[in-house]
Amino acid sequence: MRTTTGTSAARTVGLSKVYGTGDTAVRALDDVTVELAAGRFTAIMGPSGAGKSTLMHCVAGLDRPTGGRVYVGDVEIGALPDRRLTRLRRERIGFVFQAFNLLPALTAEENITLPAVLAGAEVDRAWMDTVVDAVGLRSRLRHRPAELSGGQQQRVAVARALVTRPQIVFADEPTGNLDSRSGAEVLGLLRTAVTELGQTVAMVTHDPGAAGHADEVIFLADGRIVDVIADPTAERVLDRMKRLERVS
Ligand SMILES: Nc1ncnc2c1ncn2[C@@H]1O[C@H](COP(=O)(O)OP(=O)(O)OP(=O)(O)O)[C@@H](O)[C@H]1O
Repeated sequence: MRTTTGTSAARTVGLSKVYGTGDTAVRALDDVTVELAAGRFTAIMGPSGAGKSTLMHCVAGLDRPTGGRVYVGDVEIGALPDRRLTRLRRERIGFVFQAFNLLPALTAEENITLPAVLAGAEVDRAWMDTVVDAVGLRSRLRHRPAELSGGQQQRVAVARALVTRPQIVFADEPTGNLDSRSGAEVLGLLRTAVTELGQTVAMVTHDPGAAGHADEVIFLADGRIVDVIADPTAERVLDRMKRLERVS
């Protein structure tokens, strides 16, 4: 897989995940070796049930693999006890979800700083300012989520994901609840986070247009990596998806 820095923000080696046992067992991931390069924007695509969420959850330490290894930076997370894994997740991984997942009683600013507070870390004010300006929320910091549009709420979520300057941000269908204009804004922000702020983003999406913002697209089918496209366009991604869906 192509990298610009030669380092990986996260990677897996021979990762497998089986849900259940016996006749009802489902092999959601089957011997997946993949590198999420530092300073890059990677999209993860594939038909429904291909294993996209499972891959993201295993790499983010939200789910334990059945086999193989997962590294965040150079830390093998499979070896970590639960408390250390929780700490690593708070300090080194950012999350953006389809449903925003903001706390309704907190202001935008409080939502953004929450992960740093939970991690017991000082909020780096200069970085916070950079992130708030990048997401264009300077005038909305005292608003609560209910006083913000969906697109603005997702921008708060992007800022929250970035505030600890994580090793990697995982975005799970970040535009799934947004109209196309707000969705494009959020994708533009994720792009900016990578290109201008030097962050790393891995995004699960069904939307070829969204994947077109990434540096590369990893295609999963039946729990395996079946293709990688560098410098994707929405058209090339759509064409690849059609061929995958035809065979699966
Ligand atoms: N907790 C679970 N228990 C049992 N099977 C599961 C569980 N989670 C996922 N699976 C199965 O694992 C396979 C991969 O699921 P996963 O959610 O990772 O796919 P996906 O590519 O993210 O799908 P979608 O695009 O529909 O969200 C599917 O067959 C799914 O039914």
